Parts: sequence; structure tokens; C-alpha cells
Amino acid sequence: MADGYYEDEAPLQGFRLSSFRRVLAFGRPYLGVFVLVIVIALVVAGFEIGLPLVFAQVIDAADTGDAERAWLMMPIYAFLVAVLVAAIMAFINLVGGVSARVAHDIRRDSFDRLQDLEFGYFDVRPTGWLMSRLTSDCNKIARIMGWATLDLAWGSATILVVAVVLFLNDFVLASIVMGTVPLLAVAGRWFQVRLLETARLVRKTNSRVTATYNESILGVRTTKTLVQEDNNARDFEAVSARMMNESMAHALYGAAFMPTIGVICSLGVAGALWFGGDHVIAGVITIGILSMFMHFATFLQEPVKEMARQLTMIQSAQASAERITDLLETEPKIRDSEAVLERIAAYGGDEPGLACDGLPNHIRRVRFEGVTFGYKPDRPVLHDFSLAVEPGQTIALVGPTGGGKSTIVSLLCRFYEPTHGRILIDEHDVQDRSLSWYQSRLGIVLQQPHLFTGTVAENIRYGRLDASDDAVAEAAALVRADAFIDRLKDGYQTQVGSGGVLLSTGQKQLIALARAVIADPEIFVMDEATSSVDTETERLIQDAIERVLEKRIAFVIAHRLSTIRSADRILVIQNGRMTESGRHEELLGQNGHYAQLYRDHLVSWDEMQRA
Ligand SMILES: Nc1ncnc2c1ncn2[C@@H]1O[C@H](COP(=O)(O)OP(=O)(O)OP(=O)(O)O)[C@@H](O)[C@H]1O
Repeated sequence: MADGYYEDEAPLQGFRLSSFRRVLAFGRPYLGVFVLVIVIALVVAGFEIGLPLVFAQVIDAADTGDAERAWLMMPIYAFLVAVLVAAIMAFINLVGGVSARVAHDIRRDSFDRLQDLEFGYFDVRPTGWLMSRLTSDCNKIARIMGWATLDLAWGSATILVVAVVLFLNDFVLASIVMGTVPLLAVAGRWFQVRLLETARLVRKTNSRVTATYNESILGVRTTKTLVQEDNNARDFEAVSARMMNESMAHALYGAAFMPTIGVICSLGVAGALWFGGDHVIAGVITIGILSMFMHFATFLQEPVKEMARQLTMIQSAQASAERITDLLETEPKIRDSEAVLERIAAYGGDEPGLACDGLPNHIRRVRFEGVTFGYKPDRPVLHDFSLAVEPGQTIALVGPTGGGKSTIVSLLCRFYEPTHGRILIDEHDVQDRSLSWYQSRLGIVLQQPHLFTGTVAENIRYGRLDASDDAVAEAAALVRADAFIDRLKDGYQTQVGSGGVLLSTGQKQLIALARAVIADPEIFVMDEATSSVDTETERLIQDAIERVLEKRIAFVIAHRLSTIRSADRILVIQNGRMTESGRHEELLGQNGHYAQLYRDHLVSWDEMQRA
């Protein structure tokens, strides 16, 4: 099994500038910094080339016994080095800063977009895939924007100025030395592509090795009881051997890269020496100039290698750029319509009794009107569902697994929108109301509630950010969570751990209940919210919930008889259809699916809990 982070590293594709159009826009606010980076890169290139020229002067001065000229070169050399040091420090600082800012901007926009997207978007994209967008893709693009700008500017300026200096001094020697540049470029590119591809393979297989370790450690009991050690060892041997081969291939390319570059450079040095000696003897050039040619013959590998590396990195980042563009350009399917936005803008007031969209700030009735829905529009999982509910009514949804209960509450919460039919809030289509207003009127407690890293109090307050400590304690007391919270080491200040791992499922459910209650919602949705607390606690919660629900609309997906029995209406949902509807006694009288469910499952479940 892979962790999903490296799985989608696409093979290198042909370069398309259009892939970068959207992400390049993130560099626009920092255009001034990029221009400065380019200027500094040119200065560095110029001054780096100045150094061998100074050496040439010193060698020639020594050759002709011109001590004054030799000494004169010292302050020039010191000046060049000082400027180079300052420029290198400046560009590292500038490029690091601009990369961090661009990464921040891309991350922020991607995160904002993720928050706006509807559930359907997340249904088809694994968490690992989305995490990669927010982390590695953002960083990759930002790093490349900074360093590629610098290295490409520096590299091309260096090669150009070296070429000019060499050709001005000796055409033949310059042709020999510069002739190695295309060879260096081809070799540099060839190796960089192979190194990148083999490094990716190693990372990908490494993630498999890690996952295999992880599985074998977590599943050690199951493995031993099923006597699967030999099979596991064989599987691990195969994946580990694969990683060994890929690592060796990577090491081989790495080992061959520098010697190959070295051989090409020495061709330039040898050519310069071969013809340069003659030219010195003939007085065409001095020894100092010959030494400069030899220096450049080896130095040129640096800009060529860097440029080849950056071009490969740009190419490898193309898929990241496309994925970020895809995320940023995905328009949320569920959001306020133009008409709602216009109404919100036109109203702009805060009269009591009116919501931000200028319509009533309360919910007196929810009505499903012939709602049909499919996660894929051509495959409906809910058919022609109609229902009207008023405050004070609790609807219990029961039925076989996969029947469509969660789908109904997801539609009620506007996590998805009906394929056909409407959901009405006081005679207004829910799609004509402000999405954020509507969802702020909902209190939702899921079977596996998610808690955020932080304290118990912070998690309860998440339901209403301005709630006082007293209000937090009140909400906890209402759902009977106060007893266990008081027993925790730091009470309300106890850390719950990532996702609430430091608490039991029942305790998480109680906190999630308090979090929902504190928001004072008008519609309450519970998906088997009390399935993991003990019977005594559940009875206490049940009392509390009944009080909480008194004046609210409630939808409960509950498997417990006690929860279902007290509902005002029980709906049996089978194969996406409401097949029975009524109070507990009425449904028992019908002797249909509910009566059977009651006999086969609900009674025994409750008895089991009481035992
Ligand atoms: N996110 C989704 N994407 C695609 N299909 C889904 C999705 N969620 C549910 N389904 C399908 O929709 C149908 C109804 O599922 P739903 O979760 O509403 O049933 P349920 O009655 O709540 O089941 P359970 O009691 O097991 O929770 C099932 O066939 C299920 O496979």
C-alpha cells in the first residue's frame, strides 16, 4: 500500500508554458523582488568572471616582472570577492523570502478554495492527494519560481559573458572551449532527468516499504494468529529488493554524472592547452590569458549544470502547477447564487428578525418536495422523497444499511443538492437562502465526530466562537459531559490530541453534542450520535437531548430503540425510498419492515445494552 503522496508524481511531460499561467500570477506582487534577483544574478555573473581576469593579470605581471601591476590586482581582487559575498548573501535572502511568500499565498488561496468546495469534491479525491496539493505542490512551485529565476538568469548571463570575453581574446581557443557547452548541456540534461526519475522511484518504493512496516507492526497479532509470517516476509522481500535495485540505479547515475561532466570539461582544457601553447609561443595570447581559458573550460560546467537542473525541475513541477491550477479554478458547485448575493448586498442591514439575505432569521418549517438525488446524477440513491417537519418535531430515520438515511440528512444540511425536487425553508427554496446563514442554523453530531487539536473548552467553543467559559460549561452540563470533563486531569483545559485521539469515542460524542448545542441551532442532526456511550450515560443524554430538541427540528439516525421510540415520526428508508412512516406504535401495528426490525434487532440491541 502506498501513502498516496508520491503515487501521483506524473512522468515528465513536454514543457507547456500554459500550465504555469495560473501559478505564475502568484509571482506578480513580487515582480520588483524578481527583477532585483535578476540584477543581482547578473552582477554575480559579471564579478565571477572578473576573478579569472584578475588572475590572468597577476600571472602576466609575474611573467613580465611587473610587481606594481601584480600588487594593484590585490585590492581589485578583494573588492570583487567582497561584492560577490554581499551579492550571494543578498540573493539567498531575497530568493528564500520570495519563495516563502509565494508558497504562503498559494497555500492560502488553495486552502480557501478547499474550504469553499462541496462534499462531492472530497468524495472523489483522497485526503493524501489533497494534502499534497497544500504542501509539496505549493512548496515546489514557490521554490522553483525563486531559484529557477535566479539560476537561469545567472547561468545564461555567465555563459554569454564568458563567450564574449573568450571570443574577444582568441577565436580558436574560444571555439574549442565554448564547443564543450552543448555537450555539457546534453549530458547535464540527460543525467538530471534520469536522476530525478530514479529518485522518484526510490521515494515511491520507500513509501511502500514504510507502509508495509506499518501494516506488519499494526497487524502483528492478526498475522501471528493466521500464521501469515512467511507470506508477509516474501512480500516484504520483494518490495525491499525493488527498492535496493532502484537505489542502486540512482547511485549509478549519480556516480557517472560528475565523471562524465569532468571528461567533457577536460576535452576543453586539453584543446585549450594543445592550441593555446602554440598561441602563447606565437605571441597571440599571454600565459595569463591561457590560464584564464583553462579556468573557464572547467568553470563553464557550473552554469550549464545548474540550468539543466532547473529546467528539469521546472518540467517536473509542471504537473504540480496543473494540479494547483485545477484546484484553484474549480468553482464550488454549492454556493450562493447570483440572486442571493445580490439580495445580501442590497440588504446589508442587521434588523432583528431578518437574516443577512433579508429573509426571516428563523426556520418554522422544512419541507422536502419530491427530492431525488444521486451522487452520480444518472444513479439515484434517493427517489421522490417528500416530508414536512416543524419545530418541536423529531424525525427518526431507520432502515437497512445503504438505504439512504445519511443521504437525506446530507441533503438537509445542503452538503449536496437534489438532482430533482426542492428542499424548502418556510416556503423558500433552500437554494434561495444564504448558504452560510442556513448552515449556521444547523447543529450536526456525527457518529464519528471530529475534534480539533486543542482543549476540551476550545472544541466546545468551536460551535460559537464568542461563547464565554460559563456558556461552555453550561452546554457541557446540558449534555451531561460535565461529569467526565471534571474528572479529566486539566478539566476543560485538557488537550484532546489530534482528531480527539486522547478521548474515547463516547467522550468525543459528548463534546460534539455540547459543541452543537452551544450554537443554539434550529435544526439538529444526529447520526447515531450516542451509539458509543454506555446505557446510563445515554439515558442521561437522552433526557438532555429531549430538552434541547423541544423547540427545534430534529433528524436522528439512531439504532437504539430508546431514541427511536421517543421520535414524533419514524421513517423507514429502504433502497432510497420511504417505505413506512409513523409513530412507534403505529408502525408496529402495520407489521411491516419496522416491526420486523423491532423484533429482530432493536429489542435485542437494547436488551443487550441493559444486560
Ligand atoms: N459519497 C458517496 N458517493 C457515492 N455514493 C455514496 C456516497 N455516500 C453514500 N453513497 C451510496 O448511497 C447509498 C445510500 O447511502 P447512505 O449512506 O445514505 O445510506 P445509509 O442508510 O445512511 O447507510 P448506513 O446505515 O450504512 O449509514 C448507498 O448505496 C451508498 O453506497
